[in-house]
Amino acid sequence: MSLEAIKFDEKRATLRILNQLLVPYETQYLAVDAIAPVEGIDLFSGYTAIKGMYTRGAPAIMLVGCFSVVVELNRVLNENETRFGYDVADLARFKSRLLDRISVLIQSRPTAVNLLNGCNEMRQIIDASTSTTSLYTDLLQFAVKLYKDDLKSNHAIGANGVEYIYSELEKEGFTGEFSVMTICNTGSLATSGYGTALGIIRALHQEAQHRATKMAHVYACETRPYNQGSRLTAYELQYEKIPFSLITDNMVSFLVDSLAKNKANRSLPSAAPIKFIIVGADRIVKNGDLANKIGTFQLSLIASLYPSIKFIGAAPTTTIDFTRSTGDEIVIEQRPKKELTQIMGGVVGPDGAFVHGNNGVQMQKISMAPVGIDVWNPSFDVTPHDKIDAIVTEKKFFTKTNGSYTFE
Ligand SMILES: CSC[C@H]1O[C@H](OP(=O)(O)O)[C@H](O)[C@@H]1O
Repeated sequence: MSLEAIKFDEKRATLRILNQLLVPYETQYLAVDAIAPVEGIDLFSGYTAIKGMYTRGAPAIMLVGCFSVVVELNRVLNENETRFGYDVADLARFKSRLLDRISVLIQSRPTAVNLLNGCNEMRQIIDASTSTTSLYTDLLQFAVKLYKDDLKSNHAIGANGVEYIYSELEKEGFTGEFSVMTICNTGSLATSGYGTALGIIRALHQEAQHRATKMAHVYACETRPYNQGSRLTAYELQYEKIPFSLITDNMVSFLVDSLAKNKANRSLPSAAPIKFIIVGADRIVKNGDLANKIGTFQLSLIASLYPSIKFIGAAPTTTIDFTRSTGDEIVIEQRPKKELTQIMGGVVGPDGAFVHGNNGVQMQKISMAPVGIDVWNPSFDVTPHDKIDAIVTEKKFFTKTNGSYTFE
């Protein structure tokens, strides 16, 4: 069974999300009660879950956002919640309040486009609805389908990624064992399950059972400043028993070079050279420029220096933004300074094991920098399409024709 970040109960229309701020120290699920905060009411909303990084990963953000719409509507329409400011007696006013709430939700994480794409489809359903009952039922069905489709997409991305990778290996005449590298977390926790870039890695691991040419090792970048690589990807890879090593983001060139030159004196975890760098995406625009977690762009630059390494972006088509032409048009989210200067983790005892308190592993926040300093903290960067060898979606793997990507 793979890890579940999102638990939606279709019958009761309730949503619980894994608190990813506590992973891997603790497994805590939080109930989401509404779309966005409402003044004077103590509730945990989809907006807060997304903005506060309790839920992260572009597809997971979309799903939690869309489910939170259904949860709020269920509370208003079926449980007589009156404090959310809806006029249930007037359809036009009801719709207008709902659209306002969705507009707030969309602001929670600006770079990832999946939530916007999902909300735009919800807006169309709302526009077309002729009663609050049909509006609710249609949005519920839509959100459930979105979740199921995302899971199917991830498995298809895995299969299409494997197809691309083996076609490249065959073209090159490469045989034997190889390694791959990834950044951030793009697995079960960032999606409905299975994952995008990490889905391809999962599929490669399965493929390794019956192939002589196979993935032998994964290098996971820790992904500063928020460490989704060391906290989440390392957790998923360990859980799935996929051989891997964690590296810091600034070890990449030395590692790639050491493996390419087979430097036996560098205590390398595996002799298998890196053949593929596989990353997720938060937004891919029409020309193939790809926004992903900060640090992705430099991986593509390093890959471009080694003809034997292919750089792959993996994402469902819900991550494609057909309204923007180039990466220059992507808004890059700036995150709070404290995400770079402070870190929270589990307390470790003298024996190297986590110290447990009454509520699981004891957690502590520490500062790693002087207090009050200036910080630049863009959460994402943009990798230009010319540095990307393939973009894998659930439909197929796309490669460039005359230097350009065409998705439609
Ligand atoms: C399949 S997840 C896509 C994407 O989400 C991550 O961002 P964040 O952890 O800030 O939500 C990361 O950039 C992943 O590649």
